[in-house]
Amino acid sequence: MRVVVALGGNALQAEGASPTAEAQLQVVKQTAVHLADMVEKGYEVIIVHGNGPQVGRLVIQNEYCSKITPAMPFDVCGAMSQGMIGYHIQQALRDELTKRGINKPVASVITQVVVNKNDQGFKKPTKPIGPFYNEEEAKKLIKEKGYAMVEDSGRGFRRVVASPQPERIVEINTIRTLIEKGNIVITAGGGGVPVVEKEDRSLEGVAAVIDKDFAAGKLADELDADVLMILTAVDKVAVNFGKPDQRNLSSMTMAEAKRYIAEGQFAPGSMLPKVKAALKFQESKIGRKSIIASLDKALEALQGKSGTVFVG
Ligand SMILES: Nc1ncnc2c1ncn2[C@@H]1O[C@H](COP(=O)(O)OP(=O)(O)O)[C@@H](O)[C@H]1O
Ligand SMILES: NC(=O)OP(=O)(O)O
Repeated sequence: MRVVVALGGNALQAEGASPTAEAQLQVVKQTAVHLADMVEKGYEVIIVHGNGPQVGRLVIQNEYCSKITPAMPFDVCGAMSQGMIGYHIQQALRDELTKRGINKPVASVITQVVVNKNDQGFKKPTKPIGPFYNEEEAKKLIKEKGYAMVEDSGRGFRRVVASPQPERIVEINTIRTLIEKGNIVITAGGGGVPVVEKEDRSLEGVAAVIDKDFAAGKLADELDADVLMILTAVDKVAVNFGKPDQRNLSSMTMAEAKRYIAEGQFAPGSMLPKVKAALKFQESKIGRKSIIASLDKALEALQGKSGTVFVG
């Protein structure tokens, strides 16, 4: 069974921990245990990961530039984040599989994703990236650097950037070939580096961050996956989330998903893109399955024992 797994922020960084390379690798090693569990059970796993915190920090690092160390532009930072995170997942997953006597190559593909230069996502920045700031710091950044900043789910202020929809995965044939040859592929990291296609068909990187859940949905569709599994920090999607009458959902029909979206049950920038991506994949072809689950219950979710499964 072919499963496209989208890894959320908690798969890469522990909450509150210093975002060092060592700390990221420690968390990724835990994530690798869950991924290896799936591989060991015989699932064909394709991995997509987020990059919001990481690409935001890379952009800040690149603001400390000089003549001999010129700043890399936003799209290059996106590619760097794919390399950095892909490297850690590659290493941790290979080690975990080797420990279990499984000899399967793991490869990251730096992935470009074509977006439409007229996408609505360019009109208003919505994707939070990088670290959290307090209100005073946020105001200073707006004034001094011209950043767009928003309050992010009660956790502080973050820079927001444009987030267009993924239209086409440029390296899709390479990805297919690698999978067919038995590789575990890490791809469309951070939703892919957004590029626009010019009239002469050449590609040009743009300053934006594609939502990795939408990119994972696109990838799952292109690869004709059986399952799109979006892993995050909560066991199940909820209605009335965070309220006294919160109800966790073990399953959701497509009609229910549409109704809950219309009711505003899912926070934009967090659960909403996950539900939208899951719904779109589920609707795209009979027999396909979308699941939203927690990282540490990934295998149970695949076996129907945890998570929110889309039905109907
Ligand atoms: N209706 C909802 N049901 C469950 N969780 C929700 C809901 N609305 C918002 N959330 C929050 O959204 C989070 C997932 O979004 P986010 O942390 O941005 O994703 P990611 O894991 O991809 O980084 C959950 O951990 C939860 O705190
Ligand atoms: N690109 C992206 O969606 O990253 P996060 O999941 O880290 O927000």
